[in-house]
Amino acid sequence: MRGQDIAWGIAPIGWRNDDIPEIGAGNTLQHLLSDIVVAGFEGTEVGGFFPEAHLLNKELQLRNLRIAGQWFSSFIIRDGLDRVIGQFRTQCRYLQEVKADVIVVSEQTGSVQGLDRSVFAEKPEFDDAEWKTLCEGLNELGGIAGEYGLRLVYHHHMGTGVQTAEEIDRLMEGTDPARVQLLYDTGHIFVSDGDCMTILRKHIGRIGHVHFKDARLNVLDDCRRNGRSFMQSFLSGMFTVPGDGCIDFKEVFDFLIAEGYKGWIVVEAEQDPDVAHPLEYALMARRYINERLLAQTPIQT
Ligand SMILES: O=C1C[C@@H](O)[C@H](O)[C@@H](O)C1=O
Ligand SMILES: [Co+2]
Repeated sequence: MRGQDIAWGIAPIGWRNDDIPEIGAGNTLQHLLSDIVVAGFEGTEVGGFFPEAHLLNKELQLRNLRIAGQWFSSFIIRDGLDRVIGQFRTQCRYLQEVKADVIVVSEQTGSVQGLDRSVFAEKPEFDDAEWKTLCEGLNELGGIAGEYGLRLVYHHHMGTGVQTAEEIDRLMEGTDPARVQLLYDTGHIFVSDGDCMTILRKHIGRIGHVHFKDARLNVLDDCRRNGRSFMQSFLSGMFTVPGDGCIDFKEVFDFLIAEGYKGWIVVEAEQDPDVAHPLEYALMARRYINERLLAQTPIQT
């Protein structure tokens, strides 16, 4: 069957958002996990509101769900690796207990991701020494992740020092493929560079995890024109689930399958849950995956 080596997940970010804890605060863990089952996904990623490992495992087992991984904000350049390692090990231990596959790392030194500043114009740029510190630090963290049976996947992200295709190239060149893989996020690279395929083609051998995030072009253009922050942008509806925006996921998915990608593809669409009903959008995403991406024969419209 086409796509048999893919595990489909959906991230909690449509229900609750770690960047703005007050939105969707009424959505409990049990509610989220049950919605994920209803929508037909196999797993999710850990959100900031998730409980201790044994409590989470109980809820997962009851629903036959799995954990793909969890985000880790690193400050290797700002704080130095020694200060990062302690928190990193704590998170790896937790992820090992919940039987995750990856730890998702994003360097947040100088990031405007959570600030009220234009995400389109005010991203940080690392100098040569900072790149060296970052790449060496990530190699170390990748080795540590391996001790816990995890793979380190690096998340390129809007408003950070590793955002553009050029910056992703530099990160890939500077890190050890045995220790650092790439998390390919369609939404972030599309918003940054207006194209999803270049980094996919170039780094397919390094991709260890995938986020499927779609973008609404009219909203994106408006956010860019008005110099919106990252949070203002997603609250305005810049992102949505695959099939509801302008990204051609068929081309992306066909390439991943043709190149033998195996692993998680996690639908990740941050929107305001009071505006975009999380279960409705999860169902929409699953329908699109089944009918447009996994179907062998083209669907007539
Ligand atoms: O993977 C992600 C995790 C979020 O915290 C982040 O802000 C989001 O945009 C994303 O892609
Ligand atoms: Co992502």
